[in-house]
Amino acid sequence: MDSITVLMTSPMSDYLEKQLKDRFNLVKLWAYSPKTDFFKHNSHSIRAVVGNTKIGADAELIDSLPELEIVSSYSVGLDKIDLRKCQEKGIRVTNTPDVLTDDVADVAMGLMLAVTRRVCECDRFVRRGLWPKGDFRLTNKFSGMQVGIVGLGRIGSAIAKRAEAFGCPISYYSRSEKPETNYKYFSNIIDLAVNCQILVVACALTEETHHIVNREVIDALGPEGILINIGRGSHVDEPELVSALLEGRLGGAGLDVYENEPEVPEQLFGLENVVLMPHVGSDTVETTDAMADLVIKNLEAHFLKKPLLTPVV
Ligand SMILES: O=CC(=O)O
Repeated sequence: MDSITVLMTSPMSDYLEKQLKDRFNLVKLWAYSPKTDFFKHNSHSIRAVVGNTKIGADAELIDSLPELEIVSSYSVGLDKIDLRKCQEKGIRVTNTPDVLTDDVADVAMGLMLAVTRRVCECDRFVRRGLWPKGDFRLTNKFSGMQVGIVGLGRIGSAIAKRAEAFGCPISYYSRSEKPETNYKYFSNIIDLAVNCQILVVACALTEETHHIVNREVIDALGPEGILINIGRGSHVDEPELVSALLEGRLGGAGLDVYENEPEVPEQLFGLENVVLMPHVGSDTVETTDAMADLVIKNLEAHFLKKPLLTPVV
């Protein structure tokens, strides 16, 4: 397949890059500056795009690649791909579901424990040599806390299963009730926020879920409530989140994602009730290799005219 040109939109994993290079004619978008040079030399040869959570395939990129057949995303989230345009143009789209579910759910649990038990603050306390001057203050018990999940898909369900093992009553909000679970369903996110202590955002980012956590939801969660976001930054109205935390209208937050990554609102840096991670939910050696393998298998299947493993479009 080395006559097939594949475009990688940004650096992802060395392993993926090597696997792509071994099989295809690999072109790296970030190697070209200015980008016009790239389009001048390559636009008519590219048949596949490998994008990720930073740069996917927007309308402009898709329109500039007349021979594009497939977008194989190195992510489960599809918010950086213009799916409608792909559909219109008959361009196939794949993503990397399932292989990253455990890691992302593990990070959600880590954030819940870190915020309630103040793990990062405790670590800073010890490193600063403060312990000999007095014990750390009391924290809050996580086991048994009411956990509300926004989006009970693969990742939301994996979080629910883990939190259940901590004795946490689980409730959820999603577009429709899931008859296969006994978790309490709320058809309205405000009601979910009123009825839980920790609200976890685990749904896909779409036009409908953009800023699904707004001021009303944050106020419903309240000054004792905790927000965990392992979805996308734009699920949350970030300035509202920041002001709620600064004003004490929200009890705490554990965030792996932000509205303008890699920018993180600096006002959060001084808050001890906030735990910040740099969008690393699926970033383990094991999982990133599995994601890369899935990207490759989807591309190979497409060019061998076999069924795609994880088709979206
Ligand atoms: O955020 C990670 C992903 O969408 O895979």
